[in-house]
Amino acid sequence: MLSRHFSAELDLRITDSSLRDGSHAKRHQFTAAEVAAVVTALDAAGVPVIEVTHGDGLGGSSFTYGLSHTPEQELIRTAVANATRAKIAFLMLPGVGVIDDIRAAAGNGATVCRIATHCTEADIAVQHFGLAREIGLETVGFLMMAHSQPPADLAKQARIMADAGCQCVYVVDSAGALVLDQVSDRVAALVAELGDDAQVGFHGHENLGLGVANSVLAARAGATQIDGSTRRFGAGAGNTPVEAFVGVCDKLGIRTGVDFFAIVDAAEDVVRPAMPDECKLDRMALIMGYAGVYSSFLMHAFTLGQRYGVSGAEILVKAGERRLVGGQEDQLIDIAVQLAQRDT
Ligand SMILES: CC[C@H](O)CC(=O)C(=O)O
Ligand SMILES: [Mn+2]
Repeated sequence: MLSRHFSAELDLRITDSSLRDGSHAKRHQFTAAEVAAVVTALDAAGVPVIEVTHGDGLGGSSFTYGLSHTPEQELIRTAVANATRAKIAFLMLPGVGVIDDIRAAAGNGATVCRIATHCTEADIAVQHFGLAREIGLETVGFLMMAHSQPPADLAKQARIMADAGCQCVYVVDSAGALVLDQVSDRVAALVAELGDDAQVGFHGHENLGLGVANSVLAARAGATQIDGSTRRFGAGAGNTPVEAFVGVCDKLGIRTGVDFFAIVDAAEDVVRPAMPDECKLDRMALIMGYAGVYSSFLMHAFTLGQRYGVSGAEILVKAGERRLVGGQEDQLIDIAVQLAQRDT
């Protein structure tokens, strides 16, 4: 079992998600050469865990979520081949990917298995944690859209994951909607519930500009694993920028093991060239944070807005009103059609 605290040398462990959450912003078009370059730079900077998968996890390459340029198992193999000390992680959403995808990722050398569910549905991940532990993988659980449930309810879901073999349960602010104390309250509730049974993590998005501040508060509330993406390369306005978070942690005396100057160079010289654009805190991203909308809906809403001649921002507002969760991407089409009909 992982102890609740990380190690004598580190106060917390950073996982870089730019090669998975950033896949949304890149419409899943990563090449093996880009993955090799990014992994090499992050690994050299001391990032301890690097996540590589289609944005929607294993099996995500599809018409619904967006077809990948390169098969994700090939990207995982490439990442493993280029990491000298970083662990390679993968994400999977039960139902999007299947159990055999986990076996394949493990066979390709990934060692951290992250299973994501909507934050009221932890029970659908039970067999996945069981298998992952059985085949020797480290396990992480993602409770997505964590802003939508109160701390006590999230803690009960975290207990389901931990009892199934999950070694670290994340509060996942998929919409970038959580504000300061709302992060601390949720992380503290999970820490109190899980005790020494599992660690607690936090995954932030920048849609209200709070990724770094929220992550510091998560750490202060007892989270020992924190996600970020170098250069904020993630869905919506992106994730907590790893380089800024590392700098802030240095100043606060929180030990991450990542070299600030090396990660700043990696952000500018290696990650930015792999990005189609900066991840911006613009109208659509802000609406997602404000209205509590899943960050990975951004590109879908943008494309549908153009296709149906309606406002992508309005699609997102309606998605917030419907309280849509991940996996309900097809309802964005329904919203776009309704808006187009209203406007004719
Ligand atoms: C589609 C999975 C999703 O992007 C996971 C995640 O990073 C989040 O919920 O923020
Ligand atoms: Mn995310």
